Amino acid sequence: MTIAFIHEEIPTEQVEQREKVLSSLTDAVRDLVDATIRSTVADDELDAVRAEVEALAARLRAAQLPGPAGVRYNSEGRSWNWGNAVVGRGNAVAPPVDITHDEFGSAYAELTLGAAYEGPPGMVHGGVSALLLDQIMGETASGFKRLTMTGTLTLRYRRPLPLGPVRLEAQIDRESGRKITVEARIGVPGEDAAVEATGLFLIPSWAPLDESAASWSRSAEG
Ligand SMILES: CCCCCCCCCCCCCCCC(=O)SCCNC(=O)CCNC(=O)[C@H](O)C(C)(C)COP(=O)(O)OP(=O)(O)OC[C@H]1O[C@@H](n2cnc3c(N)ncnc32)[C@H](O)[C@@H]1OP(=O)(O)O
Repeated sequence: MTIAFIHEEIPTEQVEQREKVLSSLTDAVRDLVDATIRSTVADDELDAVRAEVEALAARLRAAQLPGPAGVRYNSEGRSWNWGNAVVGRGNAVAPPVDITHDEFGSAYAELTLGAAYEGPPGMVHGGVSALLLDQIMGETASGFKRLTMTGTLTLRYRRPLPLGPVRLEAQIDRESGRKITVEARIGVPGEDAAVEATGLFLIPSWAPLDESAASWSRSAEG
């Protein structure tokens, strides 16, 4: 099965304007999620809020895509993936992460994980650590110059990771043909890693080894 990217000829300026407005709605929805989890208001107030939230969802549903957002690109090389589960600018379920890459095959990100990402009491859910690690490792393997997919991800959970500020780091360890091995970690900034990861990322046999000459490039694909 091939992975299809959608060519949509929207000028970059308009994409960026839309992304800005959408991101700010997403931040507000994330805040709503946190407020919902932690709210202690009375039941009838919860009920009143539910009615208002349903009305807001109906307004957004007035014009909808027929399915998921996909990954789109224009002929200026701008791409956008607003539904992505980790870096989608329109996805309030995605943790609020911005990944920074350097030209030497390394990447890092710092973010704060709140109540929506809890697993053990007060701690980050192990699946959320895996989600974040998979994305930063996949982006590192790809370097936004080739399509890579997770083949095998091995995680070692060394110590519980408290909710709050976290730092992720990833770098390419080695590569051979279509196989790229990436090492990564997540932990409290300045402390030993809570979770260490090794991943084998594969350039699928149906994809080119190098797509940097393709008509689209990075925003934060996944
Ligand atoms: C400008 C352009 C930019 C474009 C791009 C931007 C992207 C920017 C960032 C992306 C960031 C994403 C971050 C999230 C990443 C996900 O979440 S990806 C979703 C999760 N992963 C999947 O769904 C993958 C599902 N699996 C598959 O589709 C296929 O099995 C694969 C992985 C593509 C491999 O299929 P294939 O290419 O047909 O390879 P195949 O011939 O079976 O095997 C080739 C070799 O790899 C080995 N191999 C195959 N599968 C595995 C495996 N799972 N584990 C270990 N070894 C394996 C084989 O043993 C074989 O080895 P050799 O015999 O050659 O030594």
